[in-house]
Amino acid sequence: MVLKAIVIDIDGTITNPNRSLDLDVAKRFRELNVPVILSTGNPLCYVHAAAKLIGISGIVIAENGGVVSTGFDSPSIIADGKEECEKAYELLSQYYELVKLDAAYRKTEVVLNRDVAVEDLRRTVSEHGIDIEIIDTGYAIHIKSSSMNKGTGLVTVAELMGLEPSDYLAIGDSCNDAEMMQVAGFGIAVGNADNEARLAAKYMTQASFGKGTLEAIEYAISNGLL
Ligand SMILES: O=C(O)COP(=O)(O)O
Ligand SMILES: [Mg+2]
Repeated sequence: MVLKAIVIDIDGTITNPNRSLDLDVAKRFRELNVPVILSTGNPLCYVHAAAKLIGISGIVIAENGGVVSTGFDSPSIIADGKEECEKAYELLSQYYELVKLDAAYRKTEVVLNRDVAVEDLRRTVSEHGIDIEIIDTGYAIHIKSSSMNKGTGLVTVAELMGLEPSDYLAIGDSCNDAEMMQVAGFGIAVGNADNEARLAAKYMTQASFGKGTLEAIEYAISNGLL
């Protein structure tokens, strides 16, 4: 099965351990003859800046699928559900010291510093009967709608690009990459991946972070996937 595009996470996947961009990965993307689509929990402005500086597509998945951009200078598809996330945040703020991250740029989620246990937050919202998803990506805690994720984002991107989700190689490091790895034609977890990403992947690289992505690309090429 030859895949026609790559959909790839940012933090922990194309970065170094200190979250800086792995420049060898950026260079490798530009050498490929398939489109590379960034897919992240970060806000749209962050992803568009990364895509522009790397030199790849402006079609991107931001906010864990809550925002899908149709291009650098074209409209975005923005999911509902922000108010539910804010309601959950207000409730949780009565019980925990919470610090919001990038609040000014986020359209569909509330994202918090990781200085509180995600299990505690989940328990408190479920005790109050609030239907919301709370995930810890290893970089931030996201209060998000359970009806969208990077997998639903990939379905939208595939439609935009005239492809099928199964045409994509998905590469990631964390629980928020699991759905897109399941929806894609083939999923690869980098060596530093958490359990959920490892379980969702069909292959896991030896190397971690950006070096893991370089290994994933070579694995895909040598196995006829790209
Ligand atoms: O936004 C996050 O928490 C992590 O970002 P990522 O999805 O690019 O790893
Ligand atoms: Mg990640």
